[in-house]
Amino acid sequence: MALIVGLTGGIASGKSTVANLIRSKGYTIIDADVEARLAVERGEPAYNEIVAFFGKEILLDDQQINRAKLGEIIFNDEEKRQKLNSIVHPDVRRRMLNKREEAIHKGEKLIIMDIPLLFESKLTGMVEKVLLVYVDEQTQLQRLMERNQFTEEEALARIRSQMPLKDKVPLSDAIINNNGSIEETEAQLNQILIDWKVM
Ligand SMILES: CC(C)(COP(=O)(O)OP(=O)(O)OC[C@H]1O[C@@H](n2cnc3c(N)ncnc32)[C@H](O)[C@@H]1O)[C@@H](O)C(=O)NCCC(=O)NCCS
Ligand SMILES: Nc1ncnc2c1ncn2[C@@H]1O[C@H](COP(=O)(O)OP(=O)(O)OP(=O)(O)O)[C@@H](O)[C@H]1O
Repeated sequence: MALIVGLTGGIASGKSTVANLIRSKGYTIIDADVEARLAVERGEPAYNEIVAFFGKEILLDDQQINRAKLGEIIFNDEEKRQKLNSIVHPDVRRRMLNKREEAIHKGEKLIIMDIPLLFESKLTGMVEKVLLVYVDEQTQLQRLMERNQFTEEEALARIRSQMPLKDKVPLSDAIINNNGSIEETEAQLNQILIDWKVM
């Protein structure tokens, strides 16, 4: 029997960092950001809906979606963000469920579903346990600004479009505090996997 874990957190809290640690131990990761990217490729139904709603201005010369431009729009306009969510999320949900089925059929022992908006999009029914990657607000802001070369304002717009990380703490089964070093994060991860009897 597979244990299906939802890995979540906030933007730049360290989900990918933890996912990479888990991957290096040989476990399967299903990544909602990857599926969301595939869902909006040229020729996909969501692509056409996005262009119809947001206009050709959000396309690059090669007709792919200009993600930086679309991000700039939706993280500064709640209504437009909800609209984009309503176009993309049903497809992402379907893709995630398909990937989960594939992994279950392969007989995997541990299946990690990396879903940034697990709570916001009410997807907790897809998983058995929730593992939260937590950082304090200041660390989140600093790491996001550094990683994406965002101004403070750009970073805050993205952070504020999500449920505050501290509100996700009481809803989670296990929490990794990622304010410290990667080594400290890996030690916490190992202990959780031991507690859950998958390592
Ligand atoms: C707006 C888009 C084009 C920006 O693309 P970009 O390459 O800059 O960012 P990327 O997709 O890697 O997302 C980075 C992070 O932003 C956060 N984020 C993305 N979309 C949203 C959203 N709709 N609401 C809140 N936070 C979001 C997540 O924490 C995510 O991990 C893209 O994020 C998108 O299509 N979003 C809608 C789909 C979605 O909700 N994806 C998130 C997981 S399903
Ligand atoms: N413990 C740590 N110490 C120092 N830097 C870290 C640590 N954990 C993560 N980082 C850095 O912080 C940034 C955010 O981490 P990461 O990309 O793993 O977050 P994420 O939650 O997957 O983000 P997103 O959902 O926005 O893609 C990255 O630049 C990463 O290298």
